[in-house]
This record gives sequence, C-alpha cells and structure tokens, in this order.
Amino acid sequence: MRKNVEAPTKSAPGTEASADDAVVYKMKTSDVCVSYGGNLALKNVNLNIRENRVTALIGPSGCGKTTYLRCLNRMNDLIPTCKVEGSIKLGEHDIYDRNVDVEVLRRRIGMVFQKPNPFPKTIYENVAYGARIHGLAKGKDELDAIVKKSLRRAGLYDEVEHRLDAPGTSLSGGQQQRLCIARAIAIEPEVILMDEPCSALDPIATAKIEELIYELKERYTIVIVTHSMQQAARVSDYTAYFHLGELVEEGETNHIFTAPQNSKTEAYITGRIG
Ligand SMILES: Nc1ncnc2c1ncn2[C@@H]1O[C@H](COP(=O)(O)OP(=O)(O)OP(=O)(O)O)[C@@H](O)[C@H]1O
Repeated sequence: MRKNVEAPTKSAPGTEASADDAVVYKMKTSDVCVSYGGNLALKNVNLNIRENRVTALIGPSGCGKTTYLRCLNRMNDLIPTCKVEGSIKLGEHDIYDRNVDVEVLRRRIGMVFQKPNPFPKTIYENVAYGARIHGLAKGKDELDAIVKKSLRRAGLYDEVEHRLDAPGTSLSGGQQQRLCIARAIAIEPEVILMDEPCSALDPIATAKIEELIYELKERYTIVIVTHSMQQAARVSDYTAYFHLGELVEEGETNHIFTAPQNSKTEAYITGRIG
C-alpha cells in the first residue's frame, strides 16, 4: 500500500520539536461527528493516527473516547441509533465507503476490549479460530505456527505452552487479556484498538500489558483509550485530549503532559477536572 508521508498537523504551536523526521499516517479522520439517536457525542474531530506508534485517547468520562475508537473499525455500526459522519481513512481508503467489507476491515483493524473476553474454547482455539476462518493457514502445521507466534508476540507462550488444550477462561485475568491480544494478532491486523485494556487488571498484570504494548508498536499501529494519565504517559507516543465530544488538543505525549497548550488540557492533566 502507498504510504502517506507528510508533516504532522500539530494543534499546538511551539510543540513541533519532534523525534520523528517523517511521520507516516496510518489513519486519517476528518470532521468526524457522531450522534446517538440525535444526541451529538463527537463534534468535528480531526485526528490523524501515526503508523507504528501508540496514540492514547484521554479525557473525562463521557467525552467520547470510546465512541471515537469504535469509529475506527466501524464497531459503532452495531449500535442502531449511532450515526457517524465525516471521513475516516485507512491509508487512502474511506472505511465507511459502501464497498467496504466490514469483516475484512475488522481483520485489518483489530480490537481488544476493557474486560478480557476469551471465547469459551481452549487456549489454542482462541488464537487459531480467526486465522482458520480467514483462511490464513494451509494446514495444521501452519496453524500451529501462527498460534505459537501469536502467543509469543503477546508474551504468553512460555506460560501456556504445556496447556494449550486448557480453556482460555482458566487463565488469570492478565493472561486472558494477553490471550485476547494474541487472538487479535493472529489475524495479522495493521492497527490494534484497545479500549481501556488494563482497567480490569491488577498492577502486575497491567505492567505486563504495558510492556507488551511498547513491544507491539514495532509491528502494529496502536490506539488506546485510557483513564490513567500515568498509563498514557508510560505507553504512548502521541496523546489526544477529548473534552465534551471535542478534540481539544493532540501531539507528542511528552509535550501534552509537560506543556499543554490548551487550558482545558492543563486542567485535566493537573487533576482540576476529571
Ligand atoms: N450506545 C450508546 N447509546 C447512547 N448514547 C451513548 C452510547 N454510547 C455512548 N453514548 C454517549 O456518548 C457520549 C460519549 O460516550 P463515550 O462512551 O464515547 O465516552 P468515554 O469518553 O469513552 O467515556 P468513559 O470514559 O466513561 O468510558 C456520552 O454522552 C454517552 O452517554
């Protein structure tokens, strides 16, 4: 696919000093408005998602983070009252174009949810299932290799290699979340969306997932919704701050947390609003 290389659009003047000489945008969203049954939840959001980087979406409860995330792989299609307007592109292609096969799109843009949700199947099957239905393996050996590779990339293989036939639900919460990440990886997505992936986990399991996110960005573009500013600061390269359905500010995480340009962002990161 042709890559989209251009200078980053920074909302905040004075924050341009960047480690990235050339930024490659994996997804571009322009004038995105979303409403539920006529109630506006997102207003004219313009945000570009950088390839092989982690972008964190932060902001007070109800500001529209999850709504925005779910636009990126058309999960909002599943909500009958939800109307999405504007343009959302993966590479050069509008994902809301009527010719888009949503199943294929969700293979390219995978999702990990707040609560680990393994299928009621074995550990092996949880990972193999998607690869099999998408025809990614020619035979058992190839499928085994995909399962092994995905579990390794999700940092889980060593813990489960001798019990691949055990139910996915027999794992701890943190292991289940890594299993869900392995399941997402197995179908070779380009983008992984994570909706508060650590909110149900203890600090040790959270630390493992955060380390994993850091490693995964070498291969994947990651967008994460988090309520934890510490987590956003630890795992993300870019941060977008939402407030009452609007994107207030976005830029390099370091800049957003140390020199926010907008008073609302500053109030949020200093704990004055939340
Ligand atoms: N399925 C839905 N039906 C109707 N309104 C919804 C639905 N989902 C979200 N909303 C509304 O859209 C707005 C944005 O919600 P959203 O869940 O995207 O916010 P959020 O920033 O992710 O919140 P939180 O941090 O609490 O998860 C809120 O006013 C919410 O009530």
